[in-house]
Amino acid sequence: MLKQRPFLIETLTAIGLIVAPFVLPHLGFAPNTVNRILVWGLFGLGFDILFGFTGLLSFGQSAFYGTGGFVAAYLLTRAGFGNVLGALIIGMIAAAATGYLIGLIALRRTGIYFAMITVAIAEVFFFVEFNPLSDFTGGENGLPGVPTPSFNLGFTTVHFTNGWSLYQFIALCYFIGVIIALRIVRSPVGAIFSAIRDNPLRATAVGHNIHGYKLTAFVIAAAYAGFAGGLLGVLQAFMPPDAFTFDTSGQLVMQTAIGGRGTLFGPLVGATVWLFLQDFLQSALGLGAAWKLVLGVVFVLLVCFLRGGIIGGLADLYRLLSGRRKRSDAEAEPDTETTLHLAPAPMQAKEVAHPAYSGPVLKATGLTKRYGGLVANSDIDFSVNQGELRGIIGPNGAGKSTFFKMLTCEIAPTSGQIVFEGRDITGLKVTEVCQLGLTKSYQVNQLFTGLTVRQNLTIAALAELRGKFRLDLFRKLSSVKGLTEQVEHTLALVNLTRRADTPVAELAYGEKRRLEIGLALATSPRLLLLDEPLAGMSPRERVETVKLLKSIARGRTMIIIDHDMDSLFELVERVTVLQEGKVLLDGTPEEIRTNAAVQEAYLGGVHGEIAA
Ligand SMILES: Nc1ncnc2c1ncn2[C@@H]1O[C@H](COP(=O)(O)OP(=O)(O)OP(=O)(O)O)[C@@H](O)[C@H]1O
Repeated sequence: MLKQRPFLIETLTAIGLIVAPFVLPHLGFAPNTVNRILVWGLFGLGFDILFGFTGLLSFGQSAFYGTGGFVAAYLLTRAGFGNVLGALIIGMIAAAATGYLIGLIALRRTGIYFAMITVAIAEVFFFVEFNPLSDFTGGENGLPGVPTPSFNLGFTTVHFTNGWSLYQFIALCYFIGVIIALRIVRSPVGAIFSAIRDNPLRATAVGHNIHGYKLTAFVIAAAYAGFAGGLLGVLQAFMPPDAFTFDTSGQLVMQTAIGGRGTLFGPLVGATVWLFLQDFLQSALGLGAAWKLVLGVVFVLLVCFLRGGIIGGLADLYRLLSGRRKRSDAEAEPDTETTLHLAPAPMQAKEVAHPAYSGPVLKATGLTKRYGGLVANSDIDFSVNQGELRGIIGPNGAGKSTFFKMLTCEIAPTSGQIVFEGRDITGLKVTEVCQLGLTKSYQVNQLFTGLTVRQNLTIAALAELRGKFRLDLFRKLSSVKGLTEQVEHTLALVNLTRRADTPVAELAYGEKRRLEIGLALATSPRLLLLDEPLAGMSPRERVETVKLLKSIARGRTMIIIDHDMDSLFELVERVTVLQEGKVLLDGTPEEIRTNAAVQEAYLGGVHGEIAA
């Protein structure tokens, strides 16, 4: 997420675009080169939202660049449409609509499979342009005669013909593109894009419909590509057939990596380096086609030594010089010396019981999970009442985590039923169940590792405050009602207020565990499941975390799995013992502690003893 300093980036962009025609000619840049850089930069704004912010690497952007470009060029050259700006906008809409349809298919897969589908899509579009649609696209001749824009102001008509005159139009389009992109990445949707990039599993688990948001990013990127494609035709007075080639997509990816992904301006910087090197190496050094060899070496060096690209490298240098990191470390209190400031009682609406329901909060009946021949959970009956604190224990492999995964609908049971607050939730999705008020913290941390503590909690709180999907693309994050209060309250609950602006990567292990619990808490659950919250902690951290859990537990309904029975028995009122996927016993901590069958189960397990 970009740092929110009102209008600083917008102002600097405007100044840069205004002074460029006065400065760049002295650096050897021809106006046509600058215009091409801006078209690539505009194309890259959308791609960076998709790749840099949402983490979706597409090699198919040429499909949308070509679609927008050819629709606009066709309208202007063959359909008698006289309004250049109108044609560009129609081209953009056509590209966005195409992006929506393609996204529905491509986003069914993730990672390398998604990337491979986008490669195939680029190839299909290239083929379609040259064959079935060549009457419309001009095939290998492209579409010549694309006009430049002119605007009738009543008293005079302004023409943007070529060179620095056309620059004014393209620069204005780029500037508007930057303003829109900045609004998007600073909106709640932009925050969720970053969460999806960092940890899609957790973004889903805290209650966001990530498929909807990924599709949104895909359509945005396609719209930017479509508009930029149209501008290419205007710039060259000709819509070239190579707009659709896979090379175009590859060049965009490389330019973004060179400039710096997740920065919005990375593609512009990358395009500058690319086009400057192309001109310089080809013309000044006379390298001819061998210039790509030099570019390849530059690319490999940059990727190896500047993983954040040129802008990322400059940002790191700035941080180093300003000594920001040192200061934030010095200000931060070491975890081992943390004194707990226990937070007040819970506050959120969801944390109170469902008004129309008075039975058990959760009731599982005959819950069974089979993995092939292995029965992880067998015919479990289980219920929890409002306000109850329940512990679950059992030797390793007893089926505790599997049971939690079924309760939160992360995995579907083989048979059985789960009823939450009177509603059958069996077969629902984890996002829907979280939205209903049931969530868990994970045994192995599932954090948004590229974000700060505050940003992590913001992602979780947004799911509760906005629902699973909402297209508030131009809304400021800070204007989401109740967000600041909910995040600050959760920070206090998990005792991370002092570390709020620290990146997750810089947290101590105990702090990460508290943030893990905080992510679940920030969704304001009515039933909170904690899977081994004390796992991996030092004895001192355990004592602190037990204190913390006691304060969190006030007024909540919680189920806690842990192997540390001393700590667990201190926290909960009743304990359920699982053994080999079945319920062995259910009772008070005292009954469990003294029960011979439980002793036996543990003597047979890895623990060997039970807390006395
Ligand atoms: N996805 C899976 N595929 C196959 N078997 C699985 C899968 N997940 C869990 N199991 C098996 O189910 C059984 C129960 O595992 P589970 O993780 O629920 O136990 P647990 O009580 O949480 O263990 P631990 O205390 O070590 O975390 C184990 O035998 C495990 O190997």
